[in-house]
Amino acid sequence: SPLQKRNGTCQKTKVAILGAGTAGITAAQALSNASVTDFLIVEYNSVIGGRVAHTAFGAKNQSYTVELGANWVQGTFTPGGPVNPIWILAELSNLTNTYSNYSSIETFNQNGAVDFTDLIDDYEGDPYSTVEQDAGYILSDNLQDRSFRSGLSLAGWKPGNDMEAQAVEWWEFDWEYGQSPELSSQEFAIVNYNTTFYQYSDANNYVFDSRGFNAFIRGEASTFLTANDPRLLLNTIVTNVSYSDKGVTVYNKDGSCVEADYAICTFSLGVLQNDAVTFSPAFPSWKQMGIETFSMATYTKIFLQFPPDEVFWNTSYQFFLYADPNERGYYPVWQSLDSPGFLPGSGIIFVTVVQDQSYVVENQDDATTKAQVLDVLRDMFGAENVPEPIAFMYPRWSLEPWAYGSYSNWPPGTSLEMHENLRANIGRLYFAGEATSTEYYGFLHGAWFEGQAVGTEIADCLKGNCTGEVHYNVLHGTTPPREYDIENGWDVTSFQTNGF
Ligand SMILES: Cc1cc2nc3c(=O)[nH]c(=O)nc-3n(C[C@H](O)[C@H](O)[C@H](O)COP(=O)(O)OP(=O)(O)OC[C@H]3O[C@@H](n4cnc5c(N)ncnc54)[C@H](O)[C@@H]3O)c2cc1C
Repeated sequence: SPLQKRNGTCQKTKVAILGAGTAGITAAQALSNASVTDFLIVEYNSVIGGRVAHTAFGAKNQSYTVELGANWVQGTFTPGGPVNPIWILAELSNLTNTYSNYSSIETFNQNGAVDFTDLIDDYEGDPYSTVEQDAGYILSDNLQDRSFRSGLSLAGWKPGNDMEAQAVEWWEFDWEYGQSPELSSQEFAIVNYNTTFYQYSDANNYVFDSRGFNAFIRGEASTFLTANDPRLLLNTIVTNVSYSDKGVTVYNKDGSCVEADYAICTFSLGVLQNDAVTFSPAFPSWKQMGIETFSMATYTKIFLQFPPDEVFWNTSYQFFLYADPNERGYYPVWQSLDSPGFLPGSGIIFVTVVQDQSYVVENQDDATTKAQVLDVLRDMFGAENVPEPIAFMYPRWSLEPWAYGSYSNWPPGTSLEMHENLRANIGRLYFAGEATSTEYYGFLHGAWFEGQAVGTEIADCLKGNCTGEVHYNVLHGTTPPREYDIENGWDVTSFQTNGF
């Protein structure tokens, strides 16, 4: 076979790390810390960072660095409490950032500014705390999980066709999870929120550094990789991974290959779901089920720059929430970068869509999207006030062959055991990344913790202490509370009050 033919020329290493995003670089660091220096990192792109990616944006001589992917350190620290590892790295790299003030928000419908911020208070009051409490019972009493939508309805939050309430719900939920309450687990959405924001703090700090947010990953890498380190293979696209109990061989598009004792696959859930890389042998059914059960959300930021002297929004606000009369989630959340503490004078504002609207936007051309967002802005701020933008741009995450989406989410009714099947190793092939994080899925710190854990585990394996990770051939509908342990990726209790 062609695979065997190339076999003779493979580069040999102890550990092949597939992907140089947060999880891959952190796994390499964990190996280095354990004195394992014989590894190779294989990366599709020409730079490290993965889904922490930036670009220059703006008209000639008015260009700024904007983040296409991750933008916030979410949950920073509470004095005396645990510190988010991403916050530590952001501080080490001196990343420029500002606290996002979610109360700094002005609300709009198709007729312009109209104050419906009271609905935000309504959502955050009784309904949300009931959903939270019920999620706790689902977990501790081993009950069946359900959709976040059912949880909200049971708690009395029923926006129905009140489009302003729908917009508020989108701001509270979809904007974070990248998917609707219908598509999300009540139990694990609450776990995900609590372990981040109640453990560290409720702060979201927005990073807008001219070097790019991924300077923190480059900073981390520089502690164990030299400039042009031969162990980092950039611009190298993995096409096949052949694995067994004895080792792993990685085949690349350029015909090169890597033969390793162990491999750590950090490809996104989207990459795994889209069969962008083939695995030999095909995954056992427990693993394939784990991969297909979880979902990959898409989150698209659409950037506009206006002539700085013609900025028409009130720059004392950070956020503008738009309730479209017909379509929930239609260009709903706008963020001003031309605001104090961010990039005053930049003329930049951006709007976010997720999921179905992301698919539409990412499949249509820039001109169509630009016309749509300008229509919305003109409804919000008055047609006469909104000039033509001088720059316009957005990434297309659902179409990126090295990501196929933005970050993972848990659908209703799945279980910790099912997630463990997504997470667990098969023979000498291990998995790490945002999606394998049980509690911090979707977050940078989730990717960091998973990289750290698997790197450490493989270093132990190389020293002869190999236990492997559990998986479940037979799944039970729910997961008994006693299994919420480190073996199943459960590091901290989700019942916390630290950050508040
Ligand atoms: C739009 C957006 C907004 C986000 N906002 C936030 C936020 O504000 N805060 C937050 O904490 N998190 C946020 N996230 C999530 C965060 O970016 C991810 O959790 C994290 O970056 C994932 O890291 P990872 O190492 O698991 O995966 P990745 O960063 O995807 O790393 C995997 C690497 O594998 C490489 N790869 C893929 N396929 C191949 C192949 N065939 N061959 C070789 N290499 C390959 C990729 O190029 C990539 O570098 C956001 C993500 C997106 C996309």
